[in-house]
Amino acid sequence: MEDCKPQSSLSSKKPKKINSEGPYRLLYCSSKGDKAGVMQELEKGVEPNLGDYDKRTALHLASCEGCTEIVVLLLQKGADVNCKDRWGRTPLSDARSFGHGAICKILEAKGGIDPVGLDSQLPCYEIDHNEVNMDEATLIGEGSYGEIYLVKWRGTEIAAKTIRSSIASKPTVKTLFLKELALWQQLRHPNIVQFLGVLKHPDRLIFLTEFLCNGSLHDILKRKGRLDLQTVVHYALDIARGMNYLHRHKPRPIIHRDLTPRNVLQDEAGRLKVTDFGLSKIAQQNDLSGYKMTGRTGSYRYMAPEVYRRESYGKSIDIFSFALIVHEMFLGGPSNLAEDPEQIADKRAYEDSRPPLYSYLYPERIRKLLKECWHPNPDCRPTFEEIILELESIQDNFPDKKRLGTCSGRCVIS
Ligand SMILES: Nc1ncnc2c1ncn2[C@@H]1O[C@H](COP(=O)(O)OP(=O)(O)OP(=O)(O)O)[C@@H](O)[C@H]1O
Repeated sequence: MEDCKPQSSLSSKKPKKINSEGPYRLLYCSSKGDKAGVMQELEKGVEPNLGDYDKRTALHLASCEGCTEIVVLLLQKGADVNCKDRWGRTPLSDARSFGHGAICKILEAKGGIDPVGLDSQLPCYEIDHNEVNMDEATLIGEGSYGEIYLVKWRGTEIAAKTIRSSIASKPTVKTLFLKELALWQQLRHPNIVQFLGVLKHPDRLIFLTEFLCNGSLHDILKRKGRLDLQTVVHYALDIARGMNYLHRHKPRPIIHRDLTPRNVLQDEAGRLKVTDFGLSKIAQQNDLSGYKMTGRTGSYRYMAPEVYRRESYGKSIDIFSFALIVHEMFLGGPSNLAEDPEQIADKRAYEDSRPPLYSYLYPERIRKLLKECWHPNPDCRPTFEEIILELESIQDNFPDKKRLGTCSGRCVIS
């Protein structure tokens, strides 16, 4: 799912220091994008598949560093497109991890595979369509990809998400969807909506997840309005824990890309769970090739500035969206409902505009946390791990249960 800027968890795969002398100069020049140097070494007779201590070849390094010309040159000179390093990674694994789309295409065209990444995923678990009677399904919601129905499967109420035929009929889009779903099916966490499988249906794409009877956080805020501090912190911790699980996914972090109150659902025990991660990327990719998704404007409200400006981005775009969701929980809904969401995103991206943090509503530590989370510089935003620690510390300062009943959103926290 990761297709953006390099993530630190992978930087260990890059040799820290490459010997710039002797045959290893080929590796050094490849990692630096030094085409003349690479040519010289190959002309000297250095073997194009020479590997370092970790079996990292020149092609691994050029793919990892985004040196397209070097990749082309090395392939021309006989570099093995599927050479594996000590971790079983191929050049395509590296190009994908570091978000070099053009290089991925070149490697794929030469038969490159990614044994540790997308290519390694098991196909989606398929559920026979006779097991779910779609004729008796109850419509519970509609999103940009299709409708959501409440259905029964093996005696249990579950949710069936139908993907519009305008999307599912495009083979490439369908393949992308199935890849995302195959990744989702590997995930297990109390704060992540459980994926159950894909309905084996001759001409429709329908997938099944657990059913969360309290609906989305968007619905909850509409029903309840402002939430008190304890509830906000409790909900924020649920979301942060689910998101931290996604961001710490191995071998690559999973970026949600569309974290909004509509994509956070609540079960009957009151626990919040995150859903629909990664699927928005499919919408974005198809927008680029002329395919227009409908109804996506709501997400502008939670969009990180760097995404709006179409810059490279990383996990911290989800931290930005998280801050806006937490902000909304104190307010009972978005602060600027009357304003066009795209204009809001524009002002956030180009004028550093942020929603107001009234001192009578937002305790000081929450104000500080939100400011950090929606910091204009993505590198200055905290991680979900740090956010969880801060929220737990805020929670530790709550009055005991006896006093909790009388405590309003203006609970004092240091
Ligand atoms: N697993 C589920 N259990 C219960 N209700 C659900 C479930 N999934 C979705 N819903 C309900 O259906 C609504 C529509 O969901 P859906 O995920 O299709 O669209 P969305 O999140 O509103 O928009 P988008 O598709 O753009 O992300 C949700 O807001 C929620 O109320």
